[in-house]
Amino acid sequence: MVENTERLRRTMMFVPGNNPAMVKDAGIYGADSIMFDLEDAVSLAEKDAARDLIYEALTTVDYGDAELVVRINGLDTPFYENDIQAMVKAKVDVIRLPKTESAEMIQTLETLVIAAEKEFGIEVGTIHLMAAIESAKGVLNAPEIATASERMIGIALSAEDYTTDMKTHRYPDGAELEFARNMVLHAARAAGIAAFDTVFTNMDDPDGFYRETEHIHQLGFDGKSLVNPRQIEMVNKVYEPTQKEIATAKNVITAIAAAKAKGSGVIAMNGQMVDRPVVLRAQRVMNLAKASHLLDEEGNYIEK
Ligand SMILES: CC(=O)SCCNC(=O)CCNC(=O)[C@H](O)C(C)(C)COP(=O)(O)OP(=O)(O)OC[C@H]1O[C@@H](n2cnc3c(N)ncnc32)[C@H](O)[C@@H]1OP(=O)(O)O
Ligand SMILES: O=C([O-])CC(=O)C(=O)O
Ligand SMILES: [Mg+2]
Repeated sequence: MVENTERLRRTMMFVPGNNPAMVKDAGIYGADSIMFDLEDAVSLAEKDAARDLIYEALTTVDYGDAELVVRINGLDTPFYENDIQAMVKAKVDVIRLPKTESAEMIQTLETLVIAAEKEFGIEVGTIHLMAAIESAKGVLNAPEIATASERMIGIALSAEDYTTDMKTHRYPDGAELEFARNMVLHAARAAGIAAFDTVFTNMDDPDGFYRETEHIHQLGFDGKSLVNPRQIEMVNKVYEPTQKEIATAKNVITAIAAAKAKGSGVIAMNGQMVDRPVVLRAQRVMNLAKASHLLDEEGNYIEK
């Protein structure tokens, strides 16, 4: 497992790889991960120009702390080898493979990434990978995909292609996605990597977007793929811990540290047993609180 699997990835925003203005300004919206798209947002005629534009952006634009991801073209296209070469040379943080259906596809990608790392004098293992799962076959093979390489940082459900493959479409209650969401989530958790929910494409339905985000937050997803900057704040709001959750998390961390100093790993706090899983959840709450700018320098809650 790679060391950066624990970074916060609530928001992974698609940016069309053929749109110079969007590419240039993509860093100003505060997405945890910016995902430049060379695949379905780019027409066949623009594939080479988009690849050049993203190479240029990755090597010249300062995107701050955001994780930089590129969705390359699929392994059934004539474009993926050039995409991999260029993105490795640009030292992108993560390559996202679309329409992933098997561990072998990840191994094919990894072999090409290793060759490119060697060619461009980049330490082997630098570039991380993730897979988008977009078909019934991919969903059923999610566990082997998630563990196909030490470089994997996450897997994502891609519901537009998946519902097409399933001969259905997307409904407001999301019932058609429950099996796939649970498979992707369990495969990611079992592998110790991140799980991303799919895009929500109706920009005129913020209530539907909130409902879906609350649902996938409850299930346990790390975050969502997004198509628009307006969605970032809405996701962050759903993932933001409450003042009460932060206070409890702080008490748990303080109490367990005191207990450990006395040689014990389990204590009771307000009549509630506190052991390792509770402490891990408390640490995650504190990480989210920090990322949500809810803590001052001393770790106290900041009223917004
Ligand atoms: C099924 C799939 O494969 S999904 C993945 C592929 N699809 C994509 O990548 C699409 C990404 N999204 C978009 O192109 C756009 O958000 C659209 C077409 C959906 C909506 O576009 P608009 O109606 O113009 O969005 P909106 O009015 O909210 O834009 C506001 C600002 O954010 C910018 N913006 C919008 N979407 C994005 C984005 N994804 N990345 C970066 N900037 C963006 C706009 O350029 C605009 O900037 P400006 O104020 O400087 O002019
Ligand atoms: O990854 C996503 O959510 C977008 C996508 O390609 C799909 O839904 O097919
Ligand atoms: Mg797709």
